[in-house]
Amino acid sequence: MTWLDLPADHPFGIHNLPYGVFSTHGTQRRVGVRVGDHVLDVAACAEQAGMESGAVWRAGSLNPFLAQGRAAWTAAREWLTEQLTNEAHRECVEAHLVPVAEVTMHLPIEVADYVDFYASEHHATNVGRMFRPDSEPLTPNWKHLPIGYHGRSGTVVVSGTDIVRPCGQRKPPTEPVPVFGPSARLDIEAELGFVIGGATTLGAPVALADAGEHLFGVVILNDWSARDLQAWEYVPLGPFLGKSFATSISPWVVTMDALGAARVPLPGQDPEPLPYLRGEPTADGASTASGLDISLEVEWNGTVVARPQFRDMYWSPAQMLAHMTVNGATLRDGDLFGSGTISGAEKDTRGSFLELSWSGAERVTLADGSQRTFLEDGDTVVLTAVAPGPDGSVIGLGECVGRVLPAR
Ligand SMILES: O=C(O)/C=C/C(=O)CC(=O)CC(=O)O
Ligand SMILES: [Ca+2]
Ligand SMILES: [Mg+2]
Repeated sequence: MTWLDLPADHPFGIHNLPYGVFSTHGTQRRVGVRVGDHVLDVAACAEQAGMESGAVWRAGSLNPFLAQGRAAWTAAREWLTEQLTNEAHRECVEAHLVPVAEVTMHLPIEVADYVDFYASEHHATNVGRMFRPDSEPLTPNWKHLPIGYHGRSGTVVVSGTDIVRPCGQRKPPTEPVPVFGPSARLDIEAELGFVIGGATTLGAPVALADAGEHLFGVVILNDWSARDLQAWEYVPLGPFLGKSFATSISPWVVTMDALGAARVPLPGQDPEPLPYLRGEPTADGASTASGLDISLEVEWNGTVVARPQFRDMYWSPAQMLAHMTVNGATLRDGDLFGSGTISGAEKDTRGSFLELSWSGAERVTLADGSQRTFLEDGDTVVLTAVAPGPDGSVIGLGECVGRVLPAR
């Protein structure tokens, strides 16, 4: 099917074609498409093919491409597929394939607004039990709307960026007053991040059925969380400094178009949500509120400690997008929203160390025999994810890596 000689199960095969921003030594950042173990220099390829779209691909972020909207995204994918499958283009394309070993990957988008949701019933239940042991674990609103908060877009960083342990206020239960210092309960949250394009105007909600016009693609997201800072500061306005010091995302944005075979029904919603959040059947027999069959792995210093499954999420990405705009709030090109921590019913599918260690009460043993509850300085966390593609192929999302540096 393609002149590229790739194994059928390569995570970056012809059905994937994720977008990122790369540079090579001494060159400008520009848009690349990952194919196999190479990055296609899209601008160079387009220019040689006599296309006028060069400026979009020469940009240092995907934002100009995101601004072009759904029709342009579809056309670009068709053009790329043609370039990479038709032997006639082989010579031209091959000249612009750069080995991944030679590139530096950058933040793929200039993050506009950043929202983080809380869409896993299992995660929300677990956190509720730990943070609010005297209340019902799920708040009364939880099954009526996808809960979220606005995060700090300027501290979203690309995979590979070191994470400095944050300092802040925390109030140990044994102390009468808060103390200041490095977080002693630094955690991760294994999430997916959704990248948005096709900006909207103020006052115009995006209906659930139109969410696909704005959902461009998916990245792996780690919402680093300082649980001690969070527990003290969050009442009543929600997460703030405990989560705003850094959020890591993977460099490759896997398009929603590449994830068609990964669409699955949601686990089920009871009570039925209000009409604006209700999925409707689509022409191909799916739903406008589909989930995604994306499997993650959480690796802590080389040991896989959890395998969260995105198909377990209660709310769908399209429902989150519809809810986020139902008040008329705009979407901007380069908006990013996190799904919330991905946790399932089984212990080994929990996407945070808060849950894996049950708030520090249980130790997690790593392959080298060392034990952990929360992150120690020097620890490295790698999140990876894969999804099923068409014809038994695999769609890889790559990895999202971060290492903890001591507090300053
Ligand atoms: O107070 C709580 O119940 C918990 C809030 C969070 O941890 C926010 C968050 O980042 C949600 C998530 O990732 O699922
Ligand atoms: Ca989160
Ligand atoms: Mg964060």
